[in-house]
Amino acid sequence: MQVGPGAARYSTLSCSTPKPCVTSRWLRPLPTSSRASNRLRSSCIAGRVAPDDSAHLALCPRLIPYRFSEWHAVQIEAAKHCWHGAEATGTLSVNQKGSEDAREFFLLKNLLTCKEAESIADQSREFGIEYDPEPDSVDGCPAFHSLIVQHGQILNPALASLLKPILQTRILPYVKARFASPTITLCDAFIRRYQQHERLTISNHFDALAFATVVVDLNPQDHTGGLYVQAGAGAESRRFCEVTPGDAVVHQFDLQHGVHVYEGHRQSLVLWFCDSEQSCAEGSARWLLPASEGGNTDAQFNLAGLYDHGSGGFPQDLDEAIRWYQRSAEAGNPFSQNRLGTLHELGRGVEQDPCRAVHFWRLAAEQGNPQAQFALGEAWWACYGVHEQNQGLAIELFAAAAQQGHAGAQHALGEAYLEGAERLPSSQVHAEECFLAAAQQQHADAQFSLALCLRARAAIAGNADDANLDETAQQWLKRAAAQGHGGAIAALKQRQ
Ligand SMILES: O=C(O)CCC(=O)C(=O)O
Ligand SMILES: [Fe+2]
Repeated sequence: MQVGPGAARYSTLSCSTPKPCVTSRWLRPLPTSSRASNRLRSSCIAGRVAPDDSAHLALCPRLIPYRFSEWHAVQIEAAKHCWHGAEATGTLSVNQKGSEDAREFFLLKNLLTCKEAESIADQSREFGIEYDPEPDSVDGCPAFHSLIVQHGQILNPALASLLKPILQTRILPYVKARFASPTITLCDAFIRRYQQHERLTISNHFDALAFATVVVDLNPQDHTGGLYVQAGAGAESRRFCEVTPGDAVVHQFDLQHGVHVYEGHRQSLVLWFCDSEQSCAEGSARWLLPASEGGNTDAQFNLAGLYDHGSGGFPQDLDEAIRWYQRSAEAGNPFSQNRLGTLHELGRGVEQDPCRAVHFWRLAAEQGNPQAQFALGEAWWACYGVHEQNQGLAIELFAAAAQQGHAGAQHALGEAYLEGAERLPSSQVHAEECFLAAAQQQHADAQFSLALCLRARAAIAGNADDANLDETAQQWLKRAAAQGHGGAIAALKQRQ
């Protein structure tokens, strides 16, 4: 069983992506100076779809802030300390099959002082703490987290002692009161690092094993983007939490969220609370049961995921998993619909059935789920579970998922641009943009394809501006090779 923060979250990507970018190697950051990288960044921010060959593709969702409207004063009294602050409540309305459900989350201003946030960040840098590259269960990419507390046990005494007074006098009393649960206890605490060539994103997911989560962005001044919340299946409903140093975002297991850093680097402190010491010790997410029985379709999806994988205190039981996925999918949950598609593709817990797989992917894709859009695009491309091949439809689906930042779809779209396909004139520029977007998310095939494009351009380039194309290509080959990409390893050997 996987342990640690990587194990506790379920997203459609963790459960179903056909090609997760899993690597067991820790890729150290390399310098970035390619022109293509700058070009992509500006296209991300512009957020446009290319109308012609000279324009840039929009290969990641736009940065739209969440607007908190209601603020009120809060006072936390504990251990002879009194903290006065302000809390805002955010509400996402989750629409499924006509019925509306609300998910709340909270922003606490200056829960930590700037100095406290800074010293946690400084400590973690000064101590040169190790960041674990173990694959993240959300997207299979290296996680780059460093544990402070795990399952209630202190692993980093220096950081834990910095955290302790803040936890005891402010955070713990607050979450106990906020969720009316006096037995709440801290179970896991860790720092995440986001930087170029490590990771800049975590796909949208739920913290299934945390009854409550508190996130503190330790250096909001050093980056754009960061933590976002999302109401719907598609990234157009994504909203970023604007914070200043010391602010905390607080949410529960049924809030869809993720991270996207557009520019700069980020460190975050993530705290996961369980409803009791017993749940923490047993690693049990028992709060999912009453929420699922009560009809919360995101809780049902998460509970199904725990039965699917045999974790979170639930035994592996594919019948139970399918039962909960189905209940949630029937109520319109796109995560469950997508997962059911993949289970029918794999014949896991159900009969293998390409047509049923396509049926479920279509339901999720129509709602905007990027994993399902990619899977359905591959189905149309390869004539899987559909009556005839349809490249045009496949490309539309790849583009829809690619614009939401799906690395597999970006790579597939890049290949289509390179070769040219039905309704898609070939374009080297767009192919490179697509490969770059996926390569930056550690997609090894895209890193390799990008390197080949750059090498090809270097071979015909004559001007000084393109002098370092070949060097940039080498760097991408090295990154792909570090992930075990056979083509990249062979290409590097040929050069030696
Ligand atoms: O780094 C963050 O802000 C949040 C990360 C997250 O969502 C997670 O680790 O589950
Ligand atoms: Fe999370």
